[in-house]
Amino acid sequence: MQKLVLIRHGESIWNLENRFTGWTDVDLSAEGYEQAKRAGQLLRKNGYNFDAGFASVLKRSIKTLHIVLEELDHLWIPVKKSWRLNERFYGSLQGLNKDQAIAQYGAEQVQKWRRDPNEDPPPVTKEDERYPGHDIRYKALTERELPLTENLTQTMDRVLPFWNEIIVPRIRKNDQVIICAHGNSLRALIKYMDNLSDEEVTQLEIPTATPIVYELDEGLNRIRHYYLS
Ligand SMILES: O=C(O)[C@H](O)COP(=O)(O)O
Repeated sequence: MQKLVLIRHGESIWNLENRFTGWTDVDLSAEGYEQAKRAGQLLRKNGYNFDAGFASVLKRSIKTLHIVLEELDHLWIPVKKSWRLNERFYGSLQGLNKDQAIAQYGAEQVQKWRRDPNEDPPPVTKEDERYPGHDIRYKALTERELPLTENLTQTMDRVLPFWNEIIVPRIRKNDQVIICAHGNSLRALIKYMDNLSDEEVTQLEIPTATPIVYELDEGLNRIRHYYLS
């Protein structure tokens, strides 16, 4: 039996301000730093060790993983960062306060944008400064890979190649792996691993900086999963 740990980043400044974030590279809030530290301490108390870490290319994920590994005295392990683990690209909702969005578009539409796996948030244009094509960290991506908006199904389609080609081989080698990502990139991964329907995944909410442990059998099938507390 092998354990895989998933963790959403600590609270970010825009989580605190209740704003759609997506690929916007906002920092952790003061509480977010503390949450990450507590998550690392919890993993240490429970005897966790890791051989490899994975993060997105957004600082709230990178910093959370770094703080967790620091608490474990594991800063030396290899950490691979990929845009494929980024939060879902929330299109032109990025930056908007979620309550203001409800006032503007209605609660039902906003809930669909947030949780319906096939509902596209309004896109940005290529001229918009939020378009990832303007950000040098994405310069190796093809135009097809650069989103104007993303629904959860599309997020899953770009997370899974990284999971299958990069992470799964490490787990198969018996490496202990920790993945620090985002509400919706983890939701996409969990939808796949737990074989959740489109309907079931609408109910899945993932708290910040709370380690989720997956116990896997030799075929990497899930035996059980639970939040570490
Ligand atoms: O990008 C965001 O705004 C959040 O990290 C996730 O937001 P959601 O819970 O509205 O999908």
